[in-house]
Amino acid sequence: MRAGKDIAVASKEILVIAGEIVMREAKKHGVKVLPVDSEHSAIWQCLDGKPTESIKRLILTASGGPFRGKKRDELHEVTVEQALKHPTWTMGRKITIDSSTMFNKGLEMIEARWLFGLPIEQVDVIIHPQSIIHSMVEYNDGSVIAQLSVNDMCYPIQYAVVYPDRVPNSMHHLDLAKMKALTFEEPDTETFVSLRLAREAGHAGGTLPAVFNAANEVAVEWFLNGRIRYTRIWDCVEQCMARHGVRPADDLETVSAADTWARAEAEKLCRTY
Ligand SMILES: NC(=O)C1=CN([C@@H]2O[C@H](COP(=O)(O)OP(=O)(O)OC[C@H]3O[C@@H](n4cnc5c(N)ncnc54)[C@H](OP(=O)(O)O)[C@@H]3O)[C@@H](O)[C@H]2O)C=CC1
Ligand SMILES: CC(=O)[C@@H](O)[C@H](O)COP(=O)(O)O
Ligand SMILES: [Mn+2]
Repeated sequence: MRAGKDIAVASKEILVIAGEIVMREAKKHGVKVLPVDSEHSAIWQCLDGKPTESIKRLILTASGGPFRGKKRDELHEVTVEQALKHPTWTMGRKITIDSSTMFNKGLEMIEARWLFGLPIEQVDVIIHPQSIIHSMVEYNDGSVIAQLSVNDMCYPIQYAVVYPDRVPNSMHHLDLAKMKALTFEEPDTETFVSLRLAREAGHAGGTLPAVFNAANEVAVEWFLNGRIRYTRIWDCVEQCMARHGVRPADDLETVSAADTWARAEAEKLCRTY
């Protein structure tokens, strides 16, 4: 950014922990932050330069992961192998576990808040198990604009690279007539508390989103190493956030200190589980 270059960002963690600082820096240097995460690329395409005042809410779609429809009590004995079976996307291990717990969607709520300059109260989540609609924007006039494509990250990557153009490609394209159904459900925020915690972190702001992210990273690592139960991932983040004294996230040193604190605290908690 300091070199005056636009940047395309896939890694949501950057914006979750330091969104305020990154967006401030982008503004200062007159550069764009172009979203690559599929939901945010979709929102960017749906917005098409419309003013923030015309937006009622952003609607992030979520696949619901492999445990959609399950309750917490059914999830204590989940294995790493089961949690890594994503229904619609092939991705790295960490983000795949995050999709299963819905921490991925929580991280994406905060990512959206910074990318599009809206309060977290205007960012909603809906379950859409087919992952064909990548997200939507509801406008003040009640119209909802959606972006659809085959679930392949090459689409958002291409859009960020060729933007503002649209260029042909040899990828597999949607065949709408062959699709059986596109369905939607309310998320279960009692089981997937990650969505509630993300809203709390996004609402409080400051160093809390960094704690939310770091505690989750530690807990996922412990789960992947077979050292804690699956449901402890949610407990660890919730307890870490409750123990944190939130401070304004004015500079990277403060954010980094909160990240370090949360990692140590999460390790301590995981040892007790
Ligand atoms: N996969 C997807 O479809 C999507 C991913 N994202 C985001 O993209 C990011 C990457 O996800 P994904 O590609 O699935 O993850 P992977 O685990 O598949 O890949 C992560 C890559 O990052 C490298 N890496 C890890 N730590 C460091 C480091 N400290 N310095 C340099 N390189 C490092 C790893 O290298 P090595 O292999 O050597 O360890 C690896 O090549 C995440 O932030 C995720 O949320 C967003 C949307 C979709
Ligand atoms: C491809 C991508 O952007 C991922 O973030 C994906 O959206 C994960 O799927 P979930 O909706 O299950 O989190
Ligand atoms: Mn995504």
